Amino acid sequence: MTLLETVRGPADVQRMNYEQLTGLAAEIRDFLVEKVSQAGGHLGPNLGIVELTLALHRVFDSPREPLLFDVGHQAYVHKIVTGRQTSFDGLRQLGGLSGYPSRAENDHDFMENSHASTALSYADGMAKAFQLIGQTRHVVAVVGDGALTGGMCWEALNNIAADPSRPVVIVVNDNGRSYAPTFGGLADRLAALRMRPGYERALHGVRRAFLAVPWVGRLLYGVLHAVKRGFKDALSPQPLFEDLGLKYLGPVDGHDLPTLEAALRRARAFGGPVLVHVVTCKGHGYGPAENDAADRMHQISPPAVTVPRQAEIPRPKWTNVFSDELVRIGSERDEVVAITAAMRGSTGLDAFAAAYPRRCYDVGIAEQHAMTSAAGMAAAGLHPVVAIYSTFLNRAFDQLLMDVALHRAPVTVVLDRAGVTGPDGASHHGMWDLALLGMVPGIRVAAPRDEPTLREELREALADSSGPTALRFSRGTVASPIKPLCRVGTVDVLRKEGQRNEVLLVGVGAFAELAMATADRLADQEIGVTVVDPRWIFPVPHVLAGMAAEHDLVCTIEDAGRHGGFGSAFATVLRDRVVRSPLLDFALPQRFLEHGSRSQLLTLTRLTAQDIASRITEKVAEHRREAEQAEPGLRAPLVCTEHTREGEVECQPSGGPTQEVARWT
Ligand SMILES: Cc1ncc(C[n+]2csc(CCOP(=O)(O)OP(=O)(O)O)c2C)c(N)n1
Ligand SMILES: CC(=O)[C@@H](O)[C@H](O)COP(=O)(O)O
Ligand SMILES: [Mg+2]
Repeated sequence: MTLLETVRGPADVQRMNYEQLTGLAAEIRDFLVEKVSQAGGHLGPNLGIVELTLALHRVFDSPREPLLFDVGHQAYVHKIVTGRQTSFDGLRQLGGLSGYPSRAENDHDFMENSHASTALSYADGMAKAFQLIGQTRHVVAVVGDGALTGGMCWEALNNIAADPSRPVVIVVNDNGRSYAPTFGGLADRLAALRMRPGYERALHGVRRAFLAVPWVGRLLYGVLHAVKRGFKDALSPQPLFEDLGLKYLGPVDGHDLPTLEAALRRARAFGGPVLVHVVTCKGHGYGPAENDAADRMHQISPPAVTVPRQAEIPRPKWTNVFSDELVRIGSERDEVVAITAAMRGSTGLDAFAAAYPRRCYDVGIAEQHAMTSAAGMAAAGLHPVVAIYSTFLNRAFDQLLMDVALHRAPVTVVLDRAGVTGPDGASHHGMWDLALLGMVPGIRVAAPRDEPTLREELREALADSSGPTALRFSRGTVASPIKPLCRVGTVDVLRKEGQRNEVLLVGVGAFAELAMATADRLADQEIGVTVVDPRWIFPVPHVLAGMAAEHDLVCTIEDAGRHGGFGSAFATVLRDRVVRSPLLDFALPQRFLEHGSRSQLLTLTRLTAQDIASRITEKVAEHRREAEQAEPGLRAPLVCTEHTREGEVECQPSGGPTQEVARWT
């Protein structure tokens, strides 16, 4: 039986000696490489935190003393130690082990949110609660050097340092990297401290030597301890944290178990807020990860499942199309600059940075700062592109609203990973951006459906200097290109057939492809269907209301949360204009969606051509029955309201929908 197989919980790790622990660490690394290479996931971060996680579970009494992992992508070893190693074959798969802590999985897990820089605030809150209810319990927060560049961390540190009686143990897991090397002055300071990992080892060795001397040893050590300050300052000046009122321990070699454990025991014994600066190597112990210059195998994909298909033209990723077009635009316009929040590679800015190194800014994991800094750049004459994942827009909403939009700053926000992302689960699906963007006065939002429209709409956004613009697109490969029949205003008509205008299908972004597949099924049932792609979805194009007035039923399909999505915005427009065609809005249910593959989750949420078509068919049949019984009446008058940046402006009726139809058929 291997050492790993004997691990059912922290107690098994606590019983081991250092020789066994060294063997266990090696087995865990082999296990991680095997399982994560198969399932996909965060290999580098977890290879780097093996010894630290073992030491944490030996020194602290989890779950009574909670261990919190910032972001949580580095909690695989924690999951192994807490009895879940047999579940790793289902890692990040639907119904399988989450790639982040999960309270449903285990009592040792607390924080499920994978948005960075939250663990210290969580720890502060728990520590205050324990203090209030009179429980002396340590709270341990493991925060990476990247997460430490997030503003919330410093808000939390300010609070944690405020009360010397609360035993919060902050473990900075400093591997010098986010994806790429961590950016900023703080990172540079940590790097300077990191250069001295010998301090704790030297201290640990000196202490052991003195305490080994009978009688006088302890006395002598006490004397040395009194002069340690000078000794320590000489080796590793750490005013960075001690000036905040935090006890600083370190830097400690995060792969040297005995030293690491000794430092953590000192931290535990301290009894107040203490920061342990642990130096680790992302990808430690696995050559391909250690030598991966890009991101130390921060995250790897599962092996591609090759399904034999007729020769399909390989299509690029949305991110790569964005990257390519931005570089082209950058060559034409010097004032276009780009900002990333520590994700330059995965948001497609590497090529732009290579081409224009002085025009690409990494701000660390600091989306709020990115947005307001962009507003500053715009105020000084630049046109910044803020490239972030859709789900992380949540972080920067107030900055977008009040620092960008209030000033009508020409900032373009490019939201990658919009809609269902998949294996990263609830806090990574990009399902809130439309509800947020729909609230921002004066912003124009585009949702490209394919490569040509992404290139076109990115150019249109960057050409607009009258206010903020945003683009959103999915994770993964671009949808198949769909050539429009015609363009009415900014709206592309993709399909129009059938004698009667029974159904208007509005496909948002990549879901234009899904709308076309749905139309195929409706046409098979001789239902007259028109498919359109709004392209610019906010403000809702006014021509869509004219089209809606001409159809018996209006349907919107979007890869976004239903609440506040495009469908609900369009329903408001139809109400304003007294267009009585009923509207069905197909969108993601407003709940936290689990992890799984994108296609599995779209099936689970019934966002498939089959599900949508069958729901529409029911509604059309219902409408036909009602129409047969109803008196032939006039269609409701169309009241035109132009939705512009200034808000809603009444405009002259365009002679009613008939002319509109004539114009756009
Ligand atoms: C608010 C937010 N922005 C971006 C991300 C994407 N992200 C996930 S992990 C990571 C890097 C984390 O670096 P660090 O905290 O140093 O942890 P390490 O991977 O080095 O262990 C980033 C940027 C995120 N999870 N949350
Ligand atoms: C934790 C982390 O790194 C996430 O930001 C996520 O894993 C990104 O995944 P993708 O870049 O594959 O969408
Ligand atoms: Mg790091």
